[in-house]
Amino acid sequence: MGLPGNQLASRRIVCLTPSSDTSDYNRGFAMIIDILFGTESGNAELVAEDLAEALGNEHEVRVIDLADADVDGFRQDSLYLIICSTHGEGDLPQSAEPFAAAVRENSPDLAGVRYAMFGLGDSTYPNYGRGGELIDELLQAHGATRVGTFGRHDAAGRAEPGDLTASWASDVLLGARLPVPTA
Ligand SMILES: Cc1cc2nc3c(=O)[nH]c(=O)nc-3n(C[C@H](O)[C@H](O)[C@H](O)COP(=O)(O)O)c2cc1C
Repeated sequence: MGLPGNQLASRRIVCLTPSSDTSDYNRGFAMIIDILFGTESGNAELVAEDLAEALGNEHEVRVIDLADADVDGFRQDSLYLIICSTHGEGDLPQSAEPFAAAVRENSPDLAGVRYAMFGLGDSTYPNYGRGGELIDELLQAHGATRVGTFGRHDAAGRAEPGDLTASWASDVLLGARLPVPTA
């Protein structure tokens, strides 16, 4: 995603650069990472912000609510880390609904766009983690490529979501740095 006006209003983590010259957007950073979150009661947002703080020293990181995301602005030079919960009966959380509707309506060509997926859910519900899966299916249907494992946090379990997302993200980033094999 570029920097359209509607995203300037969203939370943005600006990292310290090793160089004072910021004209080169990617200078001094290993990767450009957009962390997108879809939430209803705030957990995914907290996780996204913690992740941004952890990754911010090494990478250019932005945190964007899916509700504010521009579906026509996905960039091939960014890695998208998507954190999305599930609500209702296996439905998307509120903040992800307008995003999903806009993708269906605008049908953006997401070929070349790379993303990783982490779903928040609760296994005591029948449709465990379905919200993240819905976003995953939608992005793949429009040509985007998922990298790394599909991470999950189960609110019925004992693990802290932040611990799981931290190890998930480091695995994803490790994989995303590897050269893509050519046929
Ligand atoms: C009313 C309600 C419905 C939920 N429905 C589901 C569900 O169908 N499947 C699931 O895996 N989790 C479900 N959950 C669990 C949430 O996904 C989980 O608590 C998550 O951490 C919430 O993240 P959020 O605060 O970012 O929305 C539900 C939670 C609530 C409160």
